[in-house]
Amino acid sequence: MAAIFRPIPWAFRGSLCLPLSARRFSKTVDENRSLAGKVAVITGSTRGIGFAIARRLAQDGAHVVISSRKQENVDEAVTILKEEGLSVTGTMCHVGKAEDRQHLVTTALKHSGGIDFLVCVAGVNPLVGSTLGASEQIWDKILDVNVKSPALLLSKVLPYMENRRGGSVVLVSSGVAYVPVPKLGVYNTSKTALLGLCKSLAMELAPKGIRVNCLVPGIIKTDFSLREKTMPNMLPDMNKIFGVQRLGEPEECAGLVSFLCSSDASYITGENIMVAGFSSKL
Ligand SMILES: NC(=O)C1=CN([C@@H]2O[C@H](COP(=O)(O)OP(=O)(O)OC[C@H]3O[C@@H](n4cnc5c(N)ncnc54)[C@H](OP(=O)(O)O)[C@@H]3O)[C@@H](O)[C@H]2O)C=CC1
Ligand SMILES: O=C1Nc2ccccc2C1=O
Repeated sequence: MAAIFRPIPWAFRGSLCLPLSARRFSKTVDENRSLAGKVAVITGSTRGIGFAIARRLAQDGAHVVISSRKQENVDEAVTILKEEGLSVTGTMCHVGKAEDRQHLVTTALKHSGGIDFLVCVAGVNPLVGSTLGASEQIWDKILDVNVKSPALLLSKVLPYMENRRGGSVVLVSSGVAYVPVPKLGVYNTSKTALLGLCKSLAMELAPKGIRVNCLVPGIIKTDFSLREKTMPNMLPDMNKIFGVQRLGEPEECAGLVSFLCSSDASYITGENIMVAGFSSKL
């Protein structure tokens, strides 16, 4: 009896779904680097974790579109990476503003002709204090920037990822999503919500060949975590509980994002992966 071929509904389409053996055969000479020929849009990428990710994706062969709220920060970051011989452009984008999100997508398409990867790094925490004491304005700001903006930006990027017949999205959550830190209740909540967003989007977009995963940093040495008004210093506690001896470096988050964008991660979606110097999962 002839075997009946049943298409698997959740199977990925496009080049991102090819098994490793098939992809090896289709590699051309100038595709040595894992992300060669791809275009990455990264929010919040003028310093800290976002900047390290921008540098790494560009080193791995992608053209990278840098962005943040301040054009002067964008110009400075673009200049630094261009001087390193990397392929980057940039534009101002406050992720909480609809017109800025549209402008970022338009600029990326103008310079690069398509979008393969979206990395949503921009995040804020304007409150260290009681969760129930937080004003509606604070709730709106944290949820708008940290949770809603990645989904709204991705909705604008989606048609172009579909044109490329696949893509990879990386959201940036936080260790506080798993284990809440005192006085960061609204921020903790926003970062846990991102894990849910990641899983829902991964499921919705799998049929289109688009993977969605979460980077989950522990405490990383950046302006954000070192500003006492934004984040309490938790290293002594972490050391006591988990034996963590030091803060992480932004570069230690970047390799994971490059991997998640690459075809080596072609069968990984809906995951959240910690970069924290300790493990909080089974
Ligand atoms: N550092 C840490 O320990 C941890 C950080 N995280 C998360 O990692 C992400 C990056 O943090 P980190 O690198 O430490 O932060 P930094 O403060 O070092 O960098 C933040 C970047 O985002 C930009 N930015 C800030 N607000 C917005 C906005 N509304 N729209 C667009 N860009 C914006 C900033 O540039 P500009 O000022 O020009 O807008 C800057 O480029 C955040 O989502 C944070 O929650 C998670 C766990 C731990
Ligand atoms: O984003 C974070 N900043 C922090 C500061 C202290 C403890 C945990 C965190 C985070 O996860």
